[in-house]
Amino acid sequence: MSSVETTAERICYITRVQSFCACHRLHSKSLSDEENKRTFGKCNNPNGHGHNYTVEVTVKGKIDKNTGMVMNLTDLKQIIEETIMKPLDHKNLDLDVPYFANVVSTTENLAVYIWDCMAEHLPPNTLFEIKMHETDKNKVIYRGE
Ligand SMILES: Nc1nc2c(c(=O)[nH]1)N=C([C@H](O)[C@H](O)COP(=O)(O)OP(=O)(O)OP(=O)(O)O)CN2
Ligand SMILES: [Zn+2]
Repeated sequence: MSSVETTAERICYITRVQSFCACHRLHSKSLSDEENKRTFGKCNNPNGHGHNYTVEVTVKGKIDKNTGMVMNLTDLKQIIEETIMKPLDHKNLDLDVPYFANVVSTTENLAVYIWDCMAEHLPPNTLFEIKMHETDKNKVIYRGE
């Protein structure tokens, strides 16, 4: 293969998909009980409710000329296990995850939380996107902006 045809240095996006389950309640401490009910409706029920979330973590980078990889997906799997699965899987987001003590556990905020945790464990500027599937119909994308 000539230097023109080589894949090395080309930018590629790699994604690892992971599912976890967690429960939560949508409730804002900066709103009154009435405002909470009006804003979040059934999702403000004090008993909470659960989701089978799926998260897609996408890393962007150059294909390494020696390894042929942007990064080893097995390493990405390990980082996801530590930073997403251990703190979030089978947890009550509002009670078990300190971040959500004063932050409403919407999927938007969950995507930002996961972004911040993943970014700490990846080389700078390589995390491209966190895509959350809260339900089959509700999706959230965060790209660090
Ligand atoms: N912007 C956001 N809106 C809502 C969020 C959110 O995270 N961000 N979350 C919820 C609830 O958590 C809720 O669980 C979603 O439930 P629901 O609307 O019932 O989900 P579906 O639309 O998939 O269910 P169907 O009834 O089958 O349509 C609400 N809003
Ligand atoms: Zn919910």
